Formats: sequence, C-alpha cells, structure tokens
Amino acid sequence: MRLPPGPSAGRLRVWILACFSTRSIKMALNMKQRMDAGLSRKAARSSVSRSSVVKVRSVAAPAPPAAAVQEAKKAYGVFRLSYDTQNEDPSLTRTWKKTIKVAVTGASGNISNHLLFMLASGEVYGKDQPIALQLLGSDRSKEALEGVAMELEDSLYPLLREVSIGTDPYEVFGDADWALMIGAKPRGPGMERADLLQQNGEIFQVQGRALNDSASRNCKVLVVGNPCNTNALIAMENAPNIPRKNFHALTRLDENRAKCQLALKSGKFYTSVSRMAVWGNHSTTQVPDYINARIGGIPATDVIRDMKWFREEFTPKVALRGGALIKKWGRSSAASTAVSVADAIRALVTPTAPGDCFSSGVISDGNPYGVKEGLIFSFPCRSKGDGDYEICDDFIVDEYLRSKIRASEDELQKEKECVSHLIGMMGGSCSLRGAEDTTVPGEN
Ligand SMILES: NC(=O)C1=CN([C@@H]2O[C@H](COP(=O)(O)OP(=O)(O)OC[C@H]3O[C@@H](n4cnc5c(N)ncnc54)[C@H](OP(=O)(O)O)[C@@H]3O)[C@@H](O)[C@H]2O)C=CC1
Ligand SMILES: O=C([O-])CC(=O)C(=O)O
Repeated sequence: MRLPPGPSAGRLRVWILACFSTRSIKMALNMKQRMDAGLSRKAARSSVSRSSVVKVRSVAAPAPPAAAVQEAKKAYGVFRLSYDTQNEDPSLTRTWKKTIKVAVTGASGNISNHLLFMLASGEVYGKDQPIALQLLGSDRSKEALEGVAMELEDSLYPLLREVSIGTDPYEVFGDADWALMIGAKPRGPGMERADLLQQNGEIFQVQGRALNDSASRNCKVLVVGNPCNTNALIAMENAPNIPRKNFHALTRLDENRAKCQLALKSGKFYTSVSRMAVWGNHSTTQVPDYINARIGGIPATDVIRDMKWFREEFTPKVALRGGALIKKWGRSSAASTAVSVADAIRALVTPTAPGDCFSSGVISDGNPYGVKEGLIFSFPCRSKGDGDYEICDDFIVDEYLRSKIRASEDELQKEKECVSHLIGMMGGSCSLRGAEDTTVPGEN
C-alpha cells in the first residue's frame, strides 16, 4: 500500500484504516506482553492502541503532527487518501470549539444509520462543534461498519473531523466525551424478558467496564439498547470512575410520542406542548404525565377536558406505541429513535426553557419524589446546557400519578434483581421470568 506524503502546512489527511479480528488477537497478545513487562492495564492498552490504531478518517487541520504520520505509517488499512485543505475557510474554523469525541455502539445498526449523519451534520452538538466519531462494531458487523465509515466520508461534513472504527470497546471508548450505547439485541418473537435482560445485560457489563477504563472521566453516557433503564444501571455500576449522574437511559422517544398525541388531540402544533414528562421505565409501565403537561402554556387537562381520554386512550397509546410500530414495520422504530437521541443530547447541551423540562432515565439517588434510590428512572429534568442536569422538583404528583410511578418503580426493582450478578449485588432472585414481557412496549 502506498503511504501518504510527509507533513506540510495546510495539508489535511483522510485515511480509512480498519483493524479487526486478527489484529485484535495480536493486540491482546501485545498488551499481555506489555502488562507482563510491568505496565498498568491502561498504560499497556494505550501503548498498544497507538501501534494498532483503527482510525478511519482523520481531519486534523491545519497540519498533521509528525506523530500522526508515524501512526499512519504503522497502520494497516483498506484505503487511504490525502488532499489539500489550504482553502478551508479560516473564518469558519476559528470560531469552532474544541473537537469532542463521541463513541457510538451498534454503529452499523438501524438507529445508528440515521443518527450518525445527524451527529456529523452539526444539528445535535451545534454548528460550531467539531466532532470525532468512534464507532464500535463486532466481527459480525465489520464490513458493514466500513461501509458506514465510507458513507460518512462521502457526505463531506465539515464538522466531522475524524472517524474511527473498531471492535474493542476499550479502544473505541478511548477518551470519549460521550458514549451513545445503542448496540444490543432487539427482542425477538417468543423471547422471555429475563432472556433479554441476561443477554443484553452482559453487553453492558463488558462495555461499562471498558468505559470505566478508557472514556473521559466526565463522559456522558446515553443507553438506548433495551431494556435501556436496567442496561444503563448495569453500565453505571460497572463504571465507578464515571459519575453516576452522567448515565442516562433514553426515554425521550416516549416524551416525543406523548407530545405528538397531545398535539393531535388538541389540534395545536406539537411545539406548543411543554412540561411533558414521562416517568419510570421504558416499558408498558411508563407514566406519560398529562397532569403537569401544558399546551400553549395552559394545563393540558384544561385544553383537553376529557379525563377518560387521558387515562384510557392517551396513556396506553403512548406506552404501546413501540409495539404498534413493530407490527407495522416488522422491526422496531429506528428513525424516530435516532431523532429522540438527538433531542436527548440537545436537551443536555442547550439550556432548558424556563418552566419546561425534558425526560431522561437518570439515577434516582436523592430524587425529590421519594422514588427508591439506586434505579435508573425517568424523571422530568432541566439543564443549563452544560451537559449536566437536575431533576425538576416542582411537579405535582397526585394519587393517580403516585400509584402509576410506584408500579414502574416496582418493575425496575425486579429488573435490577434479575441482573444482580452483573452489578456486584449480593442476593437478588429474578421473578420476571415468564412474566409479561414489557421490553418492547405493547408488542403483546
Ligand atoms: N430506548 C428506546 O427508546 C429504544 C431502544 N431501542 C433498542 O435499541 C437497540 C438497537 O436497535 P436497532 O439499532 O434498531 O437494532 P439493530 O438490530 O439494527 O442493531 C443493533 C446492533 O446491536 C449490536 N448487537 C450487539 N449484540 C447483539 C446481539 N446479541 N444480537 C444482535 N445485535 C447485537 C449489533 O451490532 P454489532 O454486531 O456491531 O455489535 C447490531 O448492529 C435494541 O436493543 C432496541 O430494542 C430501539 C428503539 C427505541
Ligand atoms: O424495543 C424496541 O426495540 C423498540 C422500543 O423500545 C420502542 O420503540 O419504544
């Protein structure tokens, strides 16, 4: 393979390199040797990853450092290009923020196929926020993942500064500022809930440990793979070096579905719906909160004066929407999920409008509503736009809401007990096997 020419000012390099199973084996052996030689696990790993980089695209303007060229020389890859960036508009790049690293798992799956292009376009993190994408696949998906990288290349997004692909979560999560954990098996016909918890739970145990080892200490983690609340709990419990508060489970799709139904029923556009919280688990026990929701600033229950509709139509429609969609599509929601992931991230990186909220599954520790601690539970949240959030403390919880919230809390506690072996919890017996499967809302 021809190597790119040496460094020169204003020159930008793009290369696609892949490193998969045989290299992973070599890397593991290599790492073992280094660990035997007395290096710590992390030091050994980072020293290995330098020599076995899986970088696909690197756009390090204005000039690639000599180290990058060394890296490229060592690299083994599919193809490699270089081109001149002297004409890149400095008035554009001068105002850009520091590049952030965004790791995405299940990167060749359906949701990612929509999401990655939204991330690269700048519509999620901002038009002044360059990003590096670090994509995790598996031996099963490595060809597809190269295809994803090629499509990202061909899309010419100025803010997309780098794409790396790989199959080792320790490497792919390296220094990640964000980890979007999408890769997980979707539920199939005839599967029991406990089976899915077990199979996917193991993925999040492994990946939680990898996050703990490799990601930025303030990495924000959004778990999408189902059952997302309990998977987020598993990842969090396996990543004690990352603040518990940084872990989220995606319930924004439920919020969006609820907003859509209120808009349809009231005849007001969905942008007029605010304070639309969804409480609890991303399952049929979720609680779309019509009591605190507003339409055009007025309580939703004053706009839609039909409590029977709220309880008997609105609530199940939102909770069962995922299953209804599976029946139509033959697969679970992907495009709308990607949109809701984008919304969930945007909710953390832009300030929440006064009085409004967004829904996210977050750690229940210290919550103002008396929900049992130690669960990843969806609450109404607000953010200053700095990536952090707080749980809103001014939501009215009446008897109806309280009993629904309790049921979702009980379900999450049972799920937690089913994965006790994955989170280092003593005891805990799984009572969900054979119970109604609530992983895919409404499929049954
Ligand atoms: N929270 C929410 O609101 C929603 C959550 N979801 C969930 O998101 C997850 C991903 O959905 P989607 O992208 O549509 O799924 P896809 O089947 O299209 O992709 C999932 C990816 O997960 C990876 N994966 C890891 N382990 C397994 C496994 N045991 N079996 C199959 N795939 C595995 C695969 O990638 P690789 O081979 O590279 O590892 C695969 O490409 C699912 O768990 C789904 O239930 C979906 C919609 C909404
Ligand atoms: O379970 C799935 O794969 C789909 C899902 O969560 C949803 O659409 O709400």
